[in-house]
Amino acid sequence: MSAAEDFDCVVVGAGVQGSFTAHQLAQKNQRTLLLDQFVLPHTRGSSHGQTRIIRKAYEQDFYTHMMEECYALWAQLERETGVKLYRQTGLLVMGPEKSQNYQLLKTTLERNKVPLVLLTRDNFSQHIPNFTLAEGDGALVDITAGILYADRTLRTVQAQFQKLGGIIRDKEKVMDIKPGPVVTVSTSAGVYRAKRLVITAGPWTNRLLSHTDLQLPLEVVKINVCYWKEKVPGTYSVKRRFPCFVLTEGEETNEHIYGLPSDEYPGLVKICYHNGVKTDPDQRDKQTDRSDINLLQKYVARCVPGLIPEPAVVESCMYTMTPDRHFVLDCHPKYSNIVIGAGFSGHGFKFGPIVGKLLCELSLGEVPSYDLSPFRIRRFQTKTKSAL
Ligand SMILES: Cc1cc2nc3c(=O)[nH]c(=O)nc-3n(C[C@H](O)[C@H](O)[C@H](O)COP(=O)(O)OP(=O)(O)OC[C@H]3O[C@@H](n4cnc5c(N)ncnc54)[C@H](O)[C@@H]3O)c2cc1C
Ligand SMILES: O=C(O)[C@@H]1CCCC=N1
Repeated sequence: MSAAEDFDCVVVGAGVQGSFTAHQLAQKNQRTLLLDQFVLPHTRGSSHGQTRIIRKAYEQDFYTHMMEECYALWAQLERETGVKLYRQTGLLVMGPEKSQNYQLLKTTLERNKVPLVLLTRDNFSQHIPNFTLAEGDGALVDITAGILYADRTLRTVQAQFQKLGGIIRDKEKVMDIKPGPVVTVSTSAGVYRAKRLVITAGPWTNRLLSHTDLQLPLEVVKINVCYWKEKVPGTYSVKRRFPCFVLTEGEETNEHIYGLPSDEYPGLVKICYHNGVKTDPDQRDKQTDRSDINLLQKYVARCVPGLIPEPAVVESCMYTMTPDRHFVLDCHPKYSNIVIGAGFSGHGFKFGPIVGKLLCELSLGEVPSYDLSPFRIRRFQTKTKSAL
């Protein structure tokens, strides 16, 4: 049997969060190994696909504050690599004018002086043609919001990591973790020893954590990623400056519905429901529930009249939800050299650069740049497995 290889840090999971974390660690001269169970790139986790929304419109100040720096980090990565990762489109936010969710989004934006346009019922269709604003709904546009190119981001960050000497090994599934002052990580292909371990395993996080006597209250759900065909090509296209949008709640549901202008697949608009049905991440394709699609069809027919109200393409993705929908960014409660980034609850992509920075800080024992109390494990009353 060959001897274990030594690293300063091993990062498990090369989705958006693990890739940005590994890049940060390599920037800090840490000899870093980034592992993924699948051949990269792959479409079986949460970070694949071409687009994601970036926005400052949040209900909580702490996310809006983090996004200030995060926009700058996205721009810095674009500058350093010459790759376009962000396109400004604005985000149309709609919801019952008097509802708590809509009011929280609006007041957070106003309080933080984020550039926005408040729309009225009278000028709505002039700004947002071919779209219906429901009776009683308010509408505003978060001007700086837009699209992030997701697959392109992963390729770019991983290449930057490798340029700094970082090592990526794909098709290597982590099978066992032995915690200790030096962590031993056994994969399907080798054994590694590292001073520090970062677990960014998306929907598989609890599988990995079971080797460390910890389970988090995470629920993995399958998302049907629906694309809807324009009746007249170009009606809702990014080129015609149609914005991304989010409806906080509506006639069909109390959950968010969100969409992105036609861009990656010409003539197709991406509109999804911000929740799904529980799945085992290894059995994702066996989860065939379509209740979200039925609900979206009603919404599209009612509010987006320029689309055929039946999805033309349905792809699959997964969210890893926490009970409060805030992330987990913390050290393992028993092993301070194991750091966990998980539970991104369907809204973590835009934070990739800042999550990478924070997980790197935690891993190196530095003071985190932000107050991490909303993201700490202790908010869950979690017990280690041995104490259950
Ligand atoms: C349909 C959809 C739309 C979204 N829209 C937005 C949006 O508009 N804006 C936004 O900000 N966010 C959005 N998100 C959320 C965002 O994409 C996720 O929060 C983010 O991708 C999570 O990344 P991750 O790195 O934690 O997980 P993942 O991308 O799943 O990465 C985890 C990786 O770990 C690997 N792994 C797991 N177990 C092992 C093991 N044992 N050994 C080795 N490797 C392992 C997996 O193979 C995987 O590659 C969306 C998500 C989905 C699904
Ligand atoms: O994070 C995002 O911006 C998207 C859209 C709103 C719901 C979740 N994901």
